[in-house]
Amino acid sequence: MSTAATSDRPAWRVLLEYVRPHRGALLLGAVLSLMTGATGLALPLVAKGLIDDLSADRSIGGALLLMSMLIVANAGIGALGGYVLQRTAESVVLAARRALTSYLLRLRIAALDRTEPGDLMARVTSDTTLLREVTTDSLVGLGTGGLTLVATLVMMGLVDPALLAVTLVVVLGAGCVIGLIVPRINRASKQAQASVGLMGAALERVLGALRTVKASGAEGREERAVHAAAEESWRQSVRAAKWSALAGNTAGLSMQVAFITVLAFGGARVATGAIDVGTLVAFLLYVFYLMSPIQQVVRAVTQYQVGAAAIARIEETRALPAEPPARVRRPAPAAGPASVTFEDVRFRYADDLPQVHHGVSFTVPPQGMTAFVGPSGAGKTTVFSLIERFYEPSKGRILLDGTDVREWPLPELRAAIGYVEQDAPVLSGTLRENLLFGALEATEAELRDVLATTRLASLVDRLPEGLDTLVGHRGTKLSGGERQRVAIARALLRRPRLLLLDEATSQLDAVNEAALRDTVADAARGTTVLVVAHRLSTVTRAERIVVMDAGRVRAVGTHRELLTADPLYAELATTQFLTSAA
Ligand SMILES: Nc1ncnc2c1ncn2[C@@H]1O[C@H](COP(=O)(O)OP(=O)(O)OP(=O)(O)O)[C@@H](O)[C@H]1O
Repeated sequence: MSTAATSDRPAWRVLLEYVRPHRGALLLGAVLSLMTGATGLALPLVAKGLIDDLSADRSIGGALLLMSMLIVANAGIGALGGYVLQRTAESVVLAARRALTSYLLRLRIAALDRTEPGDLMARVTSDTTLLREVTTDSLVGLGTGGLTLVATLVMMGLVDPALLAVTLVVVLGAGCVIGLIVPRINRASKQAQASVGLMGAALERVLGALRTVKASGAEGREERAVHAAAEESWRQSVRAAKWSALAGNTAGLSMQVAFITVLAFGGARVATGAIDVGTLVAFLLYVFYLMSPIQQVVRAVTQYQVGAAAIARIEETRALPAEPPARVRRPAPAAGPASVTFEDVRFRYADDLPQVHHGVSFTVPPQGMTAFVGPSGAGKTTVFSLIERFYEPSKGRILLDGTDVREWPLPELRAAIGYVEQDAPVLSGTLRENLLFGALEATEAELRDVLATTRLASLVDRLPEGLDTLVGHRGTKLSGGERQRVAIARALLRRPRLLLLDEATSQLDAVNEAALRDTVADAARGTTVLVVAHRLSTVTRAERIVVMDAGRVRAVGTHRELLTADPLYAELATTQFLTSAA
């Protein structure tokens, strides 16, 4: 799947791209639909024969049998064709969902910062569903409906060209009216789907922080916001439905008008002897029969507008910047600890946001613990995000083991790193899944070791289903301290060459904190540990401390050195570090 500027392509080309792998099935479905149409189309001719037989006093048994067979064939082939088409349409939806979800997982974090997850979810779930109707109703509808329409018109022309001309005038008039309606359906559908996205975003916002919403007594406000988006979607969908109904009815009305006009005009022709009654009946049956393909074509056009609106939203997502697809399998991380160097790194999160790093430089040799300290917002966590290549610096270089991180294959770079975020995210699923999340190949023995060092073993023993206990959405069934320890265990299980630890600002109890301190100190003997430190106990153990302030490194040294050499550090040490458990 292409990654850039996909939103410029017209919707029908995108649709064809999704449909291409299923073109065989689609063709089969279309042929079956055409056969259904053909059996229907033959009926008026047989009816004409039947009337002729009747007026000529011939037996009508043969014609009746033929009619019955045509009706049965029409129903049977119609059902099979319908099934094949629906199945293909579902396959197209599946293809779009797969393509979109694969793409979303590769989105750059910077792109994600600018979007609402709830809206993205709506695009994957709701917008893709609209491709179902556009595949069957639009693509096939236009193909089969169009062909049947042309075939019917040809048949009508063969029966009586003059009556065909009358019919065409009426049909073309209706076509002009429908042409004016169609863009309105597209606009309303786009707005309806955008509102579904807004509703998804509003809902995700509430459900993602339901405790805070309840604690703040904000249910009413949030409810109104979600309802407002739902109502807007309803309003726009109703608008689209109104225009669609109008288009459908215009088509229906035009056929009634055509029927009456043909009856009047045809009646006159019968009276003058230009045509016989059988011809008029056959033509009227064709007019009647024309209704179905015309409705099919109108539905194809209106449904296409709805689908095109959804495709535009899907394509918007596919135009967001994403990381290249990972072609190589993640290699097992090499054993040795890695060095890290920042060379005059400048960075801002977006062009319209202030500079966060104003030329950050430091070098961390392999092995040992380096602590990053500084006031809130100094840019410490950003250092980690840049090492992981969640973002790209605007200037300067970041080297891991002497190689620019931009030159590392992304999967290899990330395989070398274990990252513990400050809010220690835990995913819904079992405890085991969470622990093995970054190291599926870890053995039971390694798992047991890490559980012991992170003091999770007793928790596992306590839990009714041990490691297979479900931890709830975002690990809500675990305590904050347990979540932190799970996140550290997860990172350690990867046996990283570089451990990035964004220390939680909240307190762990003294016993667990001491244990974790030992664990991290142990890890630092075999790997390089960078820690954004908030505890005195962490900084006093670190081999080196990098003091950051307002996007710059202002000093590097040990705790002892910095206490005397750097006033900001001395102030931080006395006022900001968490000390109770040290
Ligand atoms: N995803 C983001 N998009 C935009 N701005 C961001 C983003 N993440 C952080 N920032 C901004 O960048 C600056 C540095 O943030 P960073 O998280 O690196 O600070 P920090 O030193 O780790 O702070 P703390 O100790 O409070 O965690 C802050 O001003 C913050 O508002």
